[in-house]
Amino acid sequence: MVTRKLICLRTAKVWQHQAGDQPTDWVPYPADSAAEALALCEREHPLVGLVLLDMAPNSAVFAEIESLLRRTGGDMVWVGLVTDLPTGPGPFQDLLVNYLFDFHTLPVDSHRLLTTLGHALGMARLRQAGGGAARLAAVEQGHLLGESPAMRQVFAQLAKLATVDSSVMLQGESGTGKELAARLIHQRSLRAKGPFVAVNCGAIPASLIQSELFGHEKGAFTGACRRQIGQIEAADGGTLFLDEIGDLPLDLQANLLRFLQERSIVRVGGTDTIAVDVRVITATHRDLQQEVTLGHFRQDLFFRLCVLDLTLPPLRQRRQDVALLAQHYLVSLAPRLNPRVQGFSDRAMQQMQAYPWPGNVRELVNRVERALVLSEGRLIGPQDLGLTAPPGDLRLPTLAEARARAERQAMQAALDGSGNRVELAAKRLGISRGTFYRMLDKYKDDD
Ligand SMILES: Nc1ncnc2c1ncn2[C@@H]1O[C@H](COP(=O)(O)OP(=O)(O)OP(=O)(O)O)[C@@H](O)[C@H]1O
Repeated sequence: MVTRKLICLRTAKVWQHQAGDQPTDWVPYPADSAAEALALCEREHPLVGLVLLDMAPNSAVFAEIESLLRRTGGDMVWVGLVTDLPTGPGPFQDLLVNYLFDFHTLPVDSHRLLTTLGHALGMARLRQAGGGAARLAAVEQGHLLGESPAMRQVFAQLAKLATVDSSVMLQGESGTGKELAARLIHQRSLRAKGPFVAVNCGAIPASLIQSELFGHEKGAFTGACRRQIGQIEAADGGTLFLDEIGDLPLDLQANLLRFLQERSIVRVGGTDTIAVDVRVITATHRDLQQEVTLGHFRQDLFFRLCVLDLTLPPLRQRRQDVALLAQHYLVSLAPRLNPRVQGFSDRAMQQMQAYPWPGNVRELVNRVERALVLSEGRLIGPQDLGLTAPPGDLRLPTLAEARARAERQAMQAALDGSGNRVELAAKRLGISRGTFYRMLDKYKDDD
């Protein structure tokens, strides 16, 4: 069966011995080293791995395996086999708690091992269905993600903008993805093999921006001890992205206009005219037409820059994308920040859907990052995100909700207190392993 591939890292013999005497539909892929296992993971895309952890925590093998589990933890679920339980806190216990779905001590009861692997597969499939890499790949456009009607329209327009060489002005609130959109246009254009140079006009002091854009000759001003190529020249053959174009001082607007008309520059302190072949994409979160009316922005430059334009919609107008973006950033950031986290609780997701996102996608990325750092459970809860709860949330919980919350907390505490060992956690709570798994399943989406 395609989905029942099992990476057996250092466990080929154990697997043969334990599972060899009974039929299973797992297809084992034996690997002796982490490097071998990684190559298999990249080639076979398995959902579950079994790893023998019998090495010293300070050994090179331990470090290699930890790195493998971290790298593959976003797509796969790992089960461990250990010779001894850790005696206390330390790297070995951290490895078990952070990267493993479950673990068994040797010798293993093959029936129980197969049950655990079945649960691990179920968990991996759940994670995949909730926004796994395959689904993301389908909707990913460059690095700009979205599946809302508004973003589908943006993608269609971007595709058209990429086929021509005219100037483009990208509009939209801060954090809506204007720079990503500019990169996408470049990557899809005939200039893709040339450089993409991004300059934030709002971040460079007015005194430096002329030489930053146009470059300077040696001795052009105090401190100009050598010739410096400017960003326009650096983008020759490619695309120049001028972010926050509305912040460009008026005198420089005249210079930029001259460049756009003549397609050549003169470095500061120089006399030579240098031809430059560049496509210019600009971005602004200001209403530039109003800036033109107010006399803050040259009308002739505005027309030169805004041959084509595209507006990136704010996140609050495309709530359909919230879950997709949140899952994407969770999957990509969790291996580095908190590999234990496997998703968002239902309530966290509801809060994210309801939140107005004034900082747009940039704020969402920051919130997910913060939540990953703060989260102590396997699911990110509303408290980890730090979003203000919508008013409806202030109602008293029903008895059933309060009971469910108490059960979830007891299970989490039992798991934490037993090094994530389900069997031990169940024993501590006075319930069977089967009941524990059933409850885990029942609460898997709650915080
Ligand atoms: N549609 C999207 N898909 C994935 N990531 C996104 C998307 N939009 C924005 N981001 C992420 O949000 C952050 C901000 O994006 P970006 O810098 O492109 O926004 P911007 O509109 O140019 O912001 P500003 O106007 O403040 O410069 C980046 O981390 C970017 O990767």
